[in-house]
Amino acid sequence: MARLSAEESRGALGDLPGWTLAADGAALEKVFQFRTFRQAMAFVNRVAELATEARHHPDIHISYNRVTLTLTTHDEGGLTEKDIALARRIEEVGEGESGG
Ligand SMILES: C[C@H](O)[C@H](O)[C@H]1CNC2=NC(N)=NC(=O)C2=N1
Repeated sequence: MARLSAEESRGALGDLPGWTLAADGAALEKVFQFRTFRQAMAFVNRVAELATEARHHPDIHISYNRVTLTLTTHDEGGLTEKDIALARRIEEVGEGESGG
C-alpha cells in the first residue's frame, strides 16, 4: 500500500476532529481524555478490537486517564489509507469521550 502524499494526509484530517499530523508528517496522533483510568482502559480495549479486525495496530500511550494514539504504517515508513481508515473507526467508538 502506497504512502499518502503530504497533501493527501492534510486532506484526510478534514473529517478527523482532534487528529493532528506528527511534525515529520509520518503519523497521525490524537489524545483522548477520560474521567477515570478505568474508562481509558475500556477505550483502549475497544481500540484493540478494531486494530485486530483491521490487522493494523496503533502505538498506544496510556497516562492515567489520557490515551495517546499514534497511527503510522510501519511497513511503509509513513501514513497510508490503513491509518486513515483505522482513525475513522476509532472516531466511531471514541465519540463523546475525547477532549484533551
Ligand atoms: C503482516 C502484517 O499485516 C503486518 O506486519 C502489519 C501488522 N500491523 C501493522 N500495524 C501498523 N501500524 N503498521 C504496520 O506496518 C503493520 N503491519
